[in-house]
Amino acid sequence: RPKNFPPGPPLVPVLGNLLEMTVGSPLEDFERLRKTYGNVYSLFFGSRPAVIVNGIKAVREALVTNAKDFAGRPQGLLVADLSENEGVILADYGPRWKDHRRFALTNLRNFGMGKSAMEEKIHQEIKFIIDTMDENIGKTMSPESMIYLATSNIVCRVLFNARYNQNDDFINVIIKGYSENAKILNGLSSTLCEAFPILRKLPLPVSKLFKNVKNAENFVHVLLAEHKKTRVPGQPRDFIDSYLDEMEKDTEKDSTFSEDQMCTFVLDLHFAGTDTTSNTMLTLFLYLTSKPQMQERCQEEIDRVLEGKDQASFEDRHQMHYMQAMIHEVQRVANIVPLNVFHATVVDTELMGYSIPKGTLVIPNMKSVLSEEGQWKYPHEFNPENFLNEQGEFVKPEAFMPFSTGIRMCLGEGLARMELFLIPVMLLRKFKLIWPEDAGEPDYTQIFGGTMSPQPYRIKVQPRSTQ
Ligand code: HEM
Repeated sequence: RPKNFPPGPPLVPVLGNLLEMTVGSPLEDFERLRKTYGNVYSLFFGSRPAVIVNGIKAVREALVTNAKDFAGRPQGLLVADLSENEGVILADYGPRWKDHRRFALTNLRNFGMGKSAMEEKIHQEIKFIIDTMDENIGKTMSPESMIYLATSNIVCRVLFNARYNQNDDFINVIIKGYSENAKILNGLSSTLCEAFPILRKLPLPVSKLFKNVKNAENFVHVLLAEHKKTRVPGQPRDFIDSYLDEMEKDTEKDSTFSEDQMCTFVLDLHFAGTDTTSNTMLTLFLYLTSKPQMQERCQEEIDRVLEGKDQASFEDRHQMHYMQAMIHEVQRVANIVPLNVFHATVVDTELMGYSIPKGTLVIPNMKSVLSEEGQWKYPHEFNPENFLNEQGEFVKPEAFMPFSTGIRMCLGEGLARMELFLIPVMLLRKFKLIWPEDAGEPDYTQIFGGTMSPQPYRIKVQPRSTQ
């Protein structure tokens, strides 16, 4: 280890600390190592050093106090090579990332984020969910594809001014490609390829990763061609039109806007906005269904606040303290992006007294904050009281950071929060969700991945008698 680098377990030649890690589920390992080496420690994946950052104090020092120093993304990793430093999620700190982050935030707002226009888009998708649930009254159903489709469509309406059905090519090409890539990236062959990039040349499953990305990009190129034919410059219908306007405006030689860049960019936004929100929502429905008393308490509140209204608005959340607490507690325990998106240092810097050289991979361990002792009333159990004060009012502790913090924090938080409120409120108002008698005990353990997901489960749907 370099001088004054964070401590860590002894290194094994060639492998570094790879033997310390459980492939496909390293979270327990990270916690075990934190107990031995403290909140900032290091691990070597083969010869690549990584600094693991734990607990609110260290995470804030890295991502907020020294935000710029830690705002890079690691280069040379498999996932980074998949997007070729294009798009926004994995783009390294620099003009391309800045321009596209600014563009994304401005256009998400222009197309409704935080406003009633976005609420309307969400309500339109809720109608489709309600139709599917109506068709399944009295039966048991898996909510997975229904929720995934809805969250995907909400983002698609903003990006492409379109929505898709379960059997459309969009779903087959893009969503199946994502889920296949997620499985491959969690597997042994990817871990080995990260540590020993030379292995990428072998015919391992990782070659499929690049093929899936290419297929998705080709699909967006088709959408782009259609948009070019039908658009009216200066009157954007969606993100693609806006992007084309921006390209026409920004004709400078060093402009960071280009058609190839746009494909990765919209796919980034679609992926980031769909996988995270749908897995959070699925975890929420798992808890609501398997904890009927909590479900009923939410329903009483919803009925009281929405009395006489056709539909909920995002503003109603201020009167739904328990519902808010339930949603936030689910986000806390679901820990949907467990290792954040990996960061990297862009200069030689320091963290909690240690020296971290430029270009070091930095992994903020979000679970260490979301269940940090001293930050929560009940750090290790599911309990909405974590978000309620003595008067039963909703409060958000500082350690609640599922969207991360600092200059790279999630740019879709506003949209995600609207979806996570409006969809469950509207469904709980109309339906009672029942844990099927023959389903056994609910399993709350999660499936590890870049995005965590709940174990598959089924629910039984009944119309509410009060409606
Ligand atoms: C419950 C839902 C969501 C969760 C938990 C979540 C969480 C996160 C986290 C932890 C990061 C990494 C931040 C960092 O690197 O420090 C992130 C980044 C990002 N998220 Fe989200 N996200 C959610 C929904 C969304 C939505 C709906 C969108 C957009 C439509 C979105 C777009 C992005 C983008 C583009 C980035 C990359 C930002 C950058 O690198 O500058 N996310 N998100």
